[in-house]
Amino acid sequence: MDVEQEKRLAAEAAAELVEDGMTVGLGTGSTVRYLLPALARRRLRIICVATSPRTMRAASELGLDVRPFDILDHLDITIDGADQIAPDGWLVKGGGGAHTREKIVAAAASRFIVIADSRKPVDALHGPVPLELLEFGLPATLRRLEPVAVRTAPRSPDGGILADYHGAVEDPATLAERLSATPGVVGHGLFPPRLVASVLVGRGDSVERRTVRDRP
Ligand SMILES: O=C(CO)[C@H](O)[C@H](O)COP(=O)(O)O
Repeated sequence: MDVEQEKRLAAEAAAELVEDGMTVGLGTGSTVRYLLPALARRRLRIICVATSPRTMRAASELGLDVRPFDILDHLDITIDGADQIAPDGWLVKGGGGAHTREKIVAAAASRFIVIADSRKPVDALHGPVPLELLEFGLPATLRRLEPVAVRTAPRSPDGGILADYHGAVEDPATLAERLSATPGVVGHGLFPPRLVASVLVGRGDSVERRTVRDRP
């Protein structure tokens, strides 16, 4: 298995879904790194928003038109990677710590396309689930979230503290609800299937495509 080739194939297939005139959300991570040159090569007239300073820099260097996400209120398409993809379309994201912005950008898009190599589909989601936490009251928040570990990583671009929930993920919907309802949790890496339009997985020399949700 050539994982890098699988990432590249999935990313290039996703780049083909972008059309002239679209507003495009750009994810974060090593799979998205293959998306950016593939998009730039198409020389489309598109406006992009980035989910991290890393992606913003890389996309701008390739000549993509990246704007701050404080003017647009809707995107045509967002393309991003994932850490785990369940058969029913639930995702775990945030290995790179960008999950809070990634969820905002995914939710703002008519179509959210997930790109991944063949290691990412799983039979059932498992921990760790990435978290972004507010500094205020951190010990109390952590106590409510046990078992949890704070990352030794820089803060998110929005000042949040990155951590990982290490408990079981038997029912993603129930856990997502619990995490969202915990005071001090700014964001978590469980993404529900209703956000996901389709999943493109590079497997060997080809790309498997799965529709999760039809266009709204
Ligand atoms: O959620 C993410 C970053 O916060 C990434 O999309 C996820 O970690 C997958 O990354 P990669 O494409 O490097 O495997």
